[in-house]
Amino acid sequence: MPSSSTTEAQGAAPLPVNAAPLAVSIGDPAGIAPEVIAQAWAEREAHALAPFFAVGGAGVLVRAAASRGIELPVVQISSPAEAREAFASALPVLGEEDCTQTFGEPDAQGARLALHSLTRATRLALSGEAGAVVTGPIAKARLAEVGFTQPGQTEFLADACELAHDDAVMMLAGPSLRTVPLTVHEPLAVVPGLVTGALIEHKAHVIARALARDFGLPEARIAITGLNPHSGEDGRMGSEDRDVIAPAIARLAAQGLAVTGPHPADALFAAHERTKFDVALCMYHDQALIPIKTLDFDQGVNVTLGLPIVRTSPDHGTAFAIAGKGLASAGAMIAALRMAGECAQRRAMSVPA
Ligand SMILES: NC(=O)c1ccc[n+]([C@@H]2O[C@H](COP(=O)([O-])OP(=O)(O)OC[C@H]3O[C@@H](n4cnc5c(N)ncnc54)[C@H](O)[C@@H]3O)[C@@H](O)[C@H]2O)c1
Ligand SMILES: N[C@H](C(=O)O)[C@H](O)COP(=O)(O)O
Repeated sequence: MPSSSTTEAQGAAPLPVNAAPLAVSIGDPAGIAPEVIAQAWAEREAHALAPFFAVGGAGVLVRAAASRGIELPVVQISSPAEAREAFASALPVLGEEDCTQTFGEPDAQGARLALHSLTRATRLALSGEAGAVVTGPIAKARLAEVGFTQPGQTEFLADACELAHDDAVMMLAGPSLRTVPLTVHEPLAVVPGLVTGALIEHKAHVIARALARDFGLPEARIAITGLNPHSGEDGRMGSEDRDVIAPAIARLAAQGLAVTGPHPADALFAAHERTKFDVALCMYHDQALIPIKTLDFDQGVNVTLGLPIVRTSPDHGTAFAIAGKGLASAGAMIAALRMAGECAQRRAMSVPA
């Protein structure tokens, strides 16, 4: 179980009154994002959520809410500054961009609205008018059809922040576990060639800085997995663990980071092992995401480390098959909103007066 984290509310200081509201991008209108955003607003008091506003999609949100039996009051705002007052009685929506949607049937108009919403929400976070951006799930393939060129929203945010893609580090965080994929949306066949000492060291430093800044972990314990079964078994099952990963870990330790490994990934996520680290840096997407989506799917948050802005997302996707059927859990969206509010609070309170 990770030690202190922003999801622990003990003693959380009240949000500074001047904290900017959170900007929420509505994701693919045909997926479950609009309905779980609506559900989160309906449960805002129960979860002490910071004020947030949606960017576009007022009609999409109202119809998605209705599919769950929620009569969602929305109010158009002309600037994020109006969101705090409106939030108590309605979901604030900035911008009149909208579209019709057929649940489970993504289309180009919906993808264009999702991209507009993401783009404007990100700009508002960069300008400081929004305290964070919380992104609704998109379908990457659908957005690619309307000009989205990045592998995912993480890389989109890196570009928006004028950072290299490797500087924006994806972390999945839940009550049981935090994991980071070293390589992300890459075909498995190319992963061994991408596992380099330089990338391991770079991402380990981004992780250490971010956990200190945003999660109250000044000396985060970073467990680094092996690539091969049993971490290569001394080279008998692959050499990357011995020849690439272990030397990188030694260099990181010499630089003062609290790193261990290479750990055999099959045993690392057992309950008794999870108490020994704060975050696991894993070699590829599914090595990192399978354990956390198995343990914490309905509370998992995808948070991008290394950005000048706060960005979170629920750990799930568009779930087209269940959109509009009242079956989607809003837990991960609520967790993403809560974590964004807490991280934004830490940053707002750490800014020199
Ligand atoms: N945060 C994101 O933007 C994000 C995350 C993952 C996947 N995606 C995208 O979403 C699309 C579908 O991806 P996928 O099918 O691999 O993953 P998914 O998370 O959409 O669905 C996986 C399974 O979990 C179920 N599920 C998902 N969210 C749920 C919820 N809140 N409550 C109950 N059940 C839920 C789905 O019905 C499905 O059976 C793809 O285009 C993918 O790229 C986006
Ligand atoms: N890899 C993420 C997951 O499976 O949860 C998901 O694709 C979101 O990635 P972006 O936030 O980069 O779109």
